[in-house]
Amino acid sequence: MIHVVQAALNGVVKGVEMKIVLRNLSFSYVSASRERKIFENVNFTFGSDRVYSIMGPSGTGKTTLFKLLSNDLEPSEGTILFDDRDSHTLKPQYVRSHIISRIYQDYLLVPYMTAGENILLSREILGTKTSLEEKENAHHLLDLVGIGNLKDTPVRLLSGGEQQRVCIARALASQVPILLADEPTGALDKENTLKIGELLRKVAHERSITVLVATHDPLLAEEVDEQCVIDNFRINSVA
Ligand SMILES: Nc1ncnc2c1ncn2[C@@H]1O[C@H](COP(=O)(O)OP(=O)(O)OP(=O)(O)O)[C@@H](O)[C@H]1O
Repeated sequence: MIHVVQAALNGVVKGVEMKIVLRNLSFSYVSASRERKIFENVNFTFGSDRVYSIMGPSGTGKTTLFKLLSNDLEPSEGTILFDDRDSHTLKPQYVRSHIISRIYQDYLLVPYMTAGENILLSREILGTKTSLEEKENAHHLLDLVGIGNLKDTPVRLLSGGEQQRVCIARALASQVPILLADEPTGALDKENTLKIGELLRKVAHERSITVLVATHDPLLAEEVDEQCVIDNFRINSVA
């Protein structure tokens, strides 16, 4: 297992660390009929080389935080800095291709493509031919999340937990400094939850990246370096 981990992490640009600074961040959803406040004057820094859990009851704003960080939403007030760069001076496409990789709650896989093809898809969308090394790396990543034997299986034939692990492998394939994982173990059993927690920590430390994990799962939260909770429109570190 260890040599597989090492192989898959090889070739990854190390030292691409980047911290996330939320400065006086406020955000509300506003529609004609109502305003739904999510964040109010949040000041928080997520440092690199670390895995953070983002917890809080359903509807408190975990996914909203990830959408703000990905430039899918714009803060109502305040700023999000990637190191010292204001995220809103950056194009959303640039943020998604160079800064942030996401593991989505609803997977977003192409059902008729295989697990391996789904991992390489972003390269193909960009019209870039995938190298043999990238293909091997994709297979190593599938090994790493425990489904290497399913690399040639169309995703529509995989179980929920297997599809979830394809998403994790896909996110790990991109070499960016920030990884956002939304409920990455929601469909997994205890054993695989612990393995994914361990893997995320290993990746964060070996690549020096910043990993944020939105989760309701106390088991996964135990695996992270720092637990955070969204409460009363703020983000607080749990001592
Ligand atoms: N586009 C939108 N317009 C208005 N309200 C929205 C919109 N998207 C989300 N909300 C509301 O904002 C709140 C926060 O949603 P969000 O998805 O961030 O919560 P969450 O903490 O990730 O929840 P869960 O744990 O259930 O996934 C919820 O009350 C939700 O209904």
